[in-house]
Amino acid sequence: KDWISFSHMSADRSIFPFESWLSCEHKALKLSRLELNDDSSRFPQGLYSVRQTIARFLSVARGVNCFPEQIVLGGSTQFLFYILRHLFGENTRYAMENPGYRRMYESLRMERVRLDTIPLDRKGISIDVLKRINPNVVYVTPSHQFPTGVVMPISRRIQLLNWAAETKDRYIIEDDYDSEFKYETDTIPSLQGLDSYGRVIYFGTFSKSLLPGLRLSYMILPQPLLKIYRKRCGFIMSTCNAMGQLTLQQFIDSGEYRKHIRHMKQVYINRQKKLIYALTRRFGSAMTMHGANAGLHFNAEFDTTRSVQEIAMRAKAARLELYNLQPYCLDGTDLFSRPAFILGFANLPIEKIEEGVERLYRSIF
Ligand SMILES: Cc1ncc(COP(=O)(O)O)c(CN[C@H](CF)CCC(=O)O)c1O
Repeated sequence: KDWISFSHMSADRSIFPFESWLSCEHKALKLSRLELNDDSSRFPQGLYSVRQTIARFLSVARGVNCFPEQIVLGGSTQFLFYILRHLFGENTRYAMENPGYRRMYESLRMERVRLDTIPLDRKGISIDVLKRINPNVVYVTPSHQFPTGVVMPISRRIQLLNWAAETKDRYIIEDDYDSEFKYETDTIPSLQGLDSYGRVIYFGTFSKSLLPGLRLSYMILPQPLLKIYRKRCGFIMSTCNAMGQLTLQQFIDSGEYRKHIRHMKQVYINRQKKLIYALTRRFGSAMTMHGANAGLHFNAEFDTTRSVQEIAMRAKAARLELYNLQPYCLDGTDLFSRPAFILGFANLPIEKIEEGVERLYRSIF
């Protein structure tokens, strides 16, 4: 029998519009030979015309307000973070959500900076603990907290912005990953769009809404940090290839991107509904779900005597790709009282939902 995947890490190839991507690539090759060939293709921040397109798109889709000059394109979110880190002083103190994005946590640890983790409550990062720890820079994922899926309400966003504005050298890194997919709540404006003190550094990526392999991520620097960036990092050449940038630009400017997002949302809302229905019918009250009102995954905790390790082993034996939440509990804390798993549906065809839920059930009970 073939594998069934609850992975949160992949996008669904079957609905990616390869044909229109290909025609955008042809157009880019035909129209942008100049950009591809001369020095501008290696500019540290990425091609200007591509940054204009992204800035325009973000202002409509996320209420982000920025000039193209503030955007820095990069080959991965982590790489951009390494750059950002060098804009701050040596003894800057960092903090991030826990459970949280382990790759960011490891990136920070590798830089040997002062790093604290901050627990979540049902509105997202805990403001009380944030005030007690009092870092300079805090990393949050407000659109769809990674990995718990909490959507940070507007009230908590305002509290966070007020905290940052209280004193100088305080910044918020807003990782707006997964923000394209909102289901119940309509799109809440980004922190960056609400920020009137220039304290939010906005991170975005095309890994979820397009293809992880495109390796095109970006950060938006507030003016004061942009000046420091140009002084300290202006010599670092761009790390994302111009061909990918120019194809993306065609894809967005032609309206194909907006069409693709709309189509993905319909497909995913439908899949998520069917998956939740099948899970609820099979597990009933033995399962508690969290974070299902946005994004391409949610979490579920199960009332079972089996250990996470045992369940993971059985799932593998049943050819079920399943990730549990322990790796995202940073600082070695185990924040889940019962076995908790990420249930991603970006790569779970409708016709495999029943069988997938059945394999999950047999792995857990
Ligand atoms: C919170 C968060 N912010 C950004 C990215 C995007 O990074 P990049 O492709 O380099 O732009 C991810 C990517 N998440 C991966 C797939 F979902 C890996 C998940 C895992 O590490 O478990 C992410 O979780």
